[in-house]
This record gives sequence, C-alpha cells and structure tokens, in this order.
Amino acid sequence: MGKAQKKTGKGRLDKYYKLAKEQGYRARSAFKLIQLNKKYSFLESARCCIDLCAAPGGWLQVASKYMPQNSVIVGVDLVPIKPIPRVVTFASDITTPQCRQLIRQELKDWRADVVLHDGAPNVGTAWIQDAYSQSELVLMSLKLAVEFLVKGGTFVTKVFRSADYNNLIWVFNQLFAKVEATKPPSSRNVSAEIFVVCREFLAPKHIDPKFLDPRHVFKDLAASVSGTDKGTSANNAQANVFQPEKKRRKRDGYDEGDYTLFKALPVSEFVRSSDPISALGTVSKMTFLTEEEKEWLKLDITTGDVKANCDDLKVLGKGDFKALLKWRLALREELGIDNKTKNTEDVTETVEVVEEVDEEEQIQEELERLKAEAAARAKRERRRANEIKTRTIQRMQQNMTAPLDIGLEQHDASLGGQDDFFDLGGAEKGLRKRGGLSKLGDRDNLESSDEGDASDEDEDESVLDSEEERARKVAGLEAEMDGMYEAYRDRLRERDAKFKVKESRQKNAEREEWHGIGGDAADDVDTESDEEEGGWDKMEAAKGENDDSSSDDSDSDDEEGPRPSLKRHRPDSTSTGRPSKRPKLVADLRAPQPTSQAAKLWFSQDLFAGVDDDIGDEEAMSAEEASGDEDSAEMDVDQDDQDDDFEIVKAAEDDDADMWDVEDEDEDQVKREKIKKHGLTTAEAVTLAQQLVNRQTTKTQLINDGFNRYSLNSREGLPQWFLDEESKHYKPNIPITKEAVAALRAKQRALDARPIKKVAEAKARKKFKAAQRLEKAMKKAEGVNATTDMSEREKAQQIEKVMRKGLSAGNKAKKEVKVVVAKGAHKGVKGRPRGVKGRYTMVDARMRKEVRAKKRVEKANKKRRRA
Ligand SMILES: C[S@@+](CC[C@H](N)C(=O)[O-])C[C@H]1O[C@@H](n2cnc3c(N)ncnc32)[C@H](O)[C@@H]1O
Repeated sequence: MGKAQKKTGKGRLDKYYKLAKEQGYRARSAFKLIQLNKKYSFLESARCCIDLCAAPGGWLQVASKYMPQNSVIVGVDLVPIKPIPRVVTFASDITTPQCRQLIRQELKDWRADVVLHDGAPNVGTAWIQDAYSQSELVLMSLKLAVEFLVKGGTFVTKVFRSADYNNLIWVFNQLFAKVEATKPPSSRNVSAEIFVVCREFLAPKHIDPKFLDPRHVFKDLAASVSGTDKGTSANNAQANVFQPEKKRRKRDGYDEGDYTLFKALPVSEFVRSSDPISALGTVSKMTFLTEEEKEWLKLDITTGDVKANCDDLKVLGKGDFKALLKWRLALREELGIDNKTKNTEDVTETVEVVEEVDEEEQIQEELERLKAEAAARAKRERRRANEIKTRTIQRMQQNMTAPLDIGLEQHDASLGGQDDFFDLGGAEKGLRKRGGLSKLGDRDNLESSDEGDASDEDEDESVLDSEEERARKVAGLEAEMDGMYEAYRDRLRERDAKFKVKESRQKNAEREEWHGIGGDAADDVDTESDEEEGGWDKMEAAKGENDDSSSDDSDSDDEEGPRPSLKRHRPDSTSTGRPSKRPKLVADLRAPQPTSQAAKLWFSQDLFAGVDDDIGDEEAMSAEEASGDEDSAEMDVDQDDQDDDFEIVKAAEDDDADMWDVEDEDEDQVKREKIKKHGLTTAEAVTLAQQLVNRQTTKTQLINDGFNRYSLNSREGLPQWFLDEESKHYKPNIPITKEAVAALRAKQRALDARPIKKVAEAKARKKFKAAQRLEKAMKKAEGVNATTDMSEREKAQQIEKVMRKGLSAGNKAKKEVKVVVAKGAHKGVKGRPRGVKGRYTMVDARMRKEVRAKKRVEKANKKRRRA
C-alpha cells in the first residue's frame, strides 16, 4: 500500500489538499461534495441532511456552509467527529439498528432532503473483499436513506468500480427517478471510487427487502469470494475445470488485448502444454488441424468421446475434463514426451502398479506434478533474475567506485576487435580469464551457495546474455560519465572559490525550495506556502519514520526516494582524499564497501526495487507484509491509496483552522524572520507580492499556478550533471515587472548607502555624549535660574553661556597643528619659523625613519638579552 507511487507525498498532497487546508476544511474530500453540489445543486434547497460515515467532517462542513441557516444536519461515523457549528454528530455503526434509532431520535418527524454517504470500510484484506464490504456499506446506507428520505429527496453515495457496481446501480434505479454516476475532478484518477447521485426518491409504499439485502444483491460475488477462487483469471480457469457447474462471469473484465469469448486452441498445444488445466479452462474448442494432430485422431485412445469433448469445451462437466486429461497423459506416453512413464514401460512390475492406480489419483498426481513443476520453474526464474540483478549491481558498483587505472582499454584494443573504448564488460571478462577477478568470482560463488543454488562458472557465463551485457555497458559508461563530471566539479572547486560559494548557496536554496509556486519567489512571498512546505516535510519525515518502523524496504525508499527538496550529496572527498578520476575495475569485495552516492542514486531506480528483498531475506519479506497490514490499518493515511480517495487534512489539536503541526511553527517563524530581516530578495518575489497587494492575483491563484509542469518533476535516478544543467534552465519563468526591479534596485542602493558598522557606532556614541552634555548644561542652567543673588540679566547671560558651552562642546573643532618640516629655510631654525601662525610642530625629514630604526634596534636588543 502506498508503494505504487509511494504516493511519495507529491501525488498525495495535491492541490485539493492544500486548498482544504487553506479554506479550513478537515478533509480534501470536502471538495468532492462541493463539486457534486455544484453540478446537481441539492444542498442549497435542503433543510435536513444526514451524512453517513462523516468523520472527520469535511462533508458536514460543506453541508453546513451551503445549506440554508437553521437547517438540520446530522453526521454519523464509527469515530467521534469534532464539533461543527449547527451540526449534530454522534458515533455509531451505520449498519446497526442502534444507529437507526439515534437518527430517528434526532430527526423526530422530520425527513431528510439529502442523505450523503462517503463511507469506506476500514480495509486491510484482499481488494475483492474490501470492495465487497464497501458495496455492502453502500447498501446499508441506502437502507437508511430510504427510511429517512423525503419523497423527491437526494441520495449521494460513493461506489467502487467493482463487480457489484452494476447491481447497485440497478437497485438505485428501482428507487430513484434519476440516477447518475459521476467522478468529481477532485477524486483522484487512480482511485476506483465513483459517486452516484440518486435524485427524486420515489418513496414507494413497499420496498422489496431483497433490494437492500446484500445476499441477494451481490449473490454471485458472495459465492466466488467464499470459494477458493479470489478472482484472478488463472484461478478462474482452474475453477472452470474443477467446478464447471458454477459458471463464472468475467467480473474483472477481460484480459488485456483478449476481448473475444470464443477461443480455439490447436490440440497439440494442449498436449504439449505444461499447464493443461489453464488451457481447458480458457478455450472453447480444441482443433485437430495439422497432419500430426490428424494422426492422433486415428489412435485408439482418441475415442469418439474425446473428439466430442474437444469440440465444445464450454459444455463439459468434471468427468469430461478428467477424460480429456487422461487422454492427454496417454497420448504423451505414446509420443514419448513423458519420460517418467516411458521408463516404466521397461519395468513390468511398475507398469502393473501404474495400472492399479485409480484414474482419479492419476489425474490428481499429474496435476500435482504440473503444479510442482510450474512452481519450481517460477522459483528458478526468480532466482535467476535475482542473480542477474545482484551481479549487475555489484559490477556497476565497482565501475562507479573504483578507478580504472590499469590501461585495460589499450590492452584490449591491442588484442584487436575491441572497438568500444569504454567496453568495461570486455575488460572485466579479460581480467576474469587471467584470474584478476577471482575475488569477484568468490563473492559470486558465495552468494550462489547462500541461496542454495549450485550455479557454477558456466551458468554464470550463460547469465551474461547480450541484453545484460548491453545494460552493463551503458551503466558503466554512465558511471564513468558521472565520475568524470565529479572530477570536473572538484577541479572547479579547487580553482574557483566562487564556485564553492555558489554551490553551497544552491544547496541552501534547494533545501528551502518548495516546488509548488516556484522556487524562491514563492518562498519569499507567501509565508503560508512556507508553512505548507514545513508541513510537507514533516509529513514526509513522519511517513519515513512510520516506514522505518515497519519495513526495511521503505528504509531505503526514504533514503533514496524522491523528496520535495531533493538534495543530492556528493561523494565526500575529504574522507577519501582526492576522488579518483577513473573508476577502478577491480575492488576488494571482502571488505564491506561503502556504497557511493552515485551508486545509491543509480540503485534507487525502479529496476533495482526489491532486489534486496528478493535475495532471500524472508524476514524482510514478512516484515514488509506486516508493514503492509499496518499501513492498511492507518485508515486516514493509506486507505485511499488503494481504493478510496479520502484524505484527512492534518489538523492541529486545538484549532481547526490552523491545521499544521505545532512543531512547524518554529520553522515558519525562522522563515518569517528571514523575510522580515532581508525582505523580498528576488524580482519574481517582489512582482508576486505587488500583484497580491494590488489584487491582481489571489493566494489561491498562486497556489494553483504552483502546480505546473515543473512542480512534480521527479529527479530520481538522474545524473548530477543533468540535474545541474536542468536547475539552470528548466524552471518556471515567473514574469517580473519594471516596478519590481526598480523597487529592488532602490533597496539595494539604500543598502549600499548605509554606513559601515563602526562608523555608525561612533556616530551613535557622539550623539549620546552630546545628549549627556546637553542634559548637564540644562541642569546647570536650572541651578543658575534658581539662585536668588543674581539679577535677571546676569542669570540670562550665565544661562546662555552654560548652554552654548553644553551645545558646542561636542562640536569643538580640533585645533589644527601645523607640521613644519625642518628643511630648506626652516633647517636649524630655533623657535617659531617665519610665516607660521598658530600651533605648529617641527619635524625632521629623517626623523620618522630614524625613530623607527631606533625602535627596531631596541626590540632586537631586547630579544637578544632574553635569549
Ligand atoms: C472517507 S471517510 C468519510 C470522509 C467524510 N466524508 C469527510 O468529508 O470528512 C469514510 C468514513 O467512513 C467511516 N465508516 C466506515 N465504516 C463505517 C460504519 N460501518 N459506520 C459508520 N461509519 C463508518 C470511517 O470511520 C471513515 O471515517
């Protein structure tokens, strides 16, 4: 569950999820009802509505919003529903009489205009079983609907496109004048759900109880579910043979590309087939057309019955099928296909034993044998495929991590016929021949023995078929390209300090990036979008944690799988010193090799999915199965992945409107502060902000625009060089306006004009001191004013003096000291030189140099003394 898309979050947290969050709905499914109501307008005129299976309450919220004031709205679910204004809710099972009573108590004499049903059983078993329960639930809801609906009322229900679909529609048609099935846009395409809107309830006086009885409505399916057959076509084929009395309908539709009912099969195929049962179960007729087949008609064993049976298989019973199988066995013996029975011809005693064996048993044995053979074959093939995968992985890993340093290309080229310069496969083979890859061989053998398979070198060679060879070459080339690109980047890093800075900035940007609205711009503008990013990451992380606890497989998914802010790590050059520019072909596999990042990336591709599991770790398999069960138990998270599209929008404990985790707030705070501190930093962001302020766009529009062709790009498995290129050019082109650029420039200019910190501090200090002086002066002035032994005039003079001093003290210009060099006319002058006014100081031309020299000597002497 949740593995097909891993619903890697991206698919799951879609536009409607975000809209639900934004508009305060508890579940994205709210939009389904909104869209259904938009099409059929049943809520606006309704005065009473019952919502069956209503938790967490998305539909109830919509009903309460669209229905007139003072309407009666009742919601029921197995789980309690958090209160919603104007809505009565209670917890009950809609399939029980107690639920019926509760609704009756609530409605009294009222009848409902609308009955809604969006129920989904808590799944966990096989799909066909789940679908059946869902259909049953629909029928139960219909039962309540017909009891409480007013004549002409509307019943809206969710149905799954299962085998029961037509039966349900038939029943609806008996009770409602208009029945329409529709899939609202918000219902995911991957979901099998469909909504049926039944209008104009006929309210018949008497309703045949069979209409509402699952045993009658889903009669055939119940039979097939209780039997051994779970609905697969292969099983169906077998069931057709062993229980031909019970005709099975094609409930699951026809096989891909096979839409005809009548099928003919050459009888030789039936005789030679390893799975005769399937042949008998699927074909209508077996033909004798070739010369060989016509010869068989002449044999004694081919009786008239056999011929007649071959003519129309659809009318045969169990005994006829047995007869055909018996005939097949006899014919195979005749033809020498079955060596086992042929050998028995030579041993008289054994022949006797064989003759004694009951027909029934013989067929049974044959069946057993065929089954065992098929199972063994499948197992062999699986193991073989696993081996191929494992070896491919090992080899590619080697190619990626180890330097190719022994001039193999020249060597192989010199042998002639080696066109491909990069043919690592050939080189490896050469090495293997020379024993250079003995370690690899050891490892291979080790693995083979682990799996209990006696595969040897020969088999190993046969496994390397041309396709694998080609795939390996391609992988080798790609790995080499990756290596070269890394080396190139390393060189850049060494040469260009700016590159490093750029790189780290880019990493930060990637970490910050939300792929919704579009990069930095969105990040800058919409703080709520930022919240979403936080929420997204948290949810992903939470999912990761869940997976961690439940499955090994999902562990790796978490590490390698796509993330909203996918960040690719480069191999740590510090740990390995300088990275080798050429990958080594031979590596010591005995020592545990750390998987390189490039290798991790490579192995995160679908091709390798499940390799680890397949290698035979049964524990991992069972853990995975267990996790599957656990997953399915998490109704609100995964159920809709499989069959229901219901998804609860995460809600905060206390506040419905604010639906993100409290933990996110810190992160959001940081982002908000960042924007507060630095403002909007890109022209795109400023443009979007201006559009928002000027009401040229809305937040919803922005979110909608965020779902563009760039937003859900998967970067999984793509080489780094490609991603680097893409990050430069393949991104949404958000328009920018002149005004935005001008605003940013103005801001930049203001920033440039700002004094540096020290100057600003000095200025502030000066200001502070001036204020202190002024305060002091004012105090003094007040003192002067308070004295009684001075005339008013004297006081005024004194105060003016004090204030002038206080104000001007800070502004005192430093008295200039004139420097007079003692050379020329001033050389040897004693006293004030001529023509110099004010303060002066005489300097010797050589004085500075001499003073410095003197200091140097003193310092040197000091050192010497200390030594
Ligand atoms: C898809 S959710 C409903 C979502 C709802 N329409 C909304 O918008 O919030 C399905 C609900 O069916 C409920 N359910 C399943 N079987 C039920 C039963 N027998 N009786 C009552 N509720 C049931 C589940 O508890 C689950 O909450």
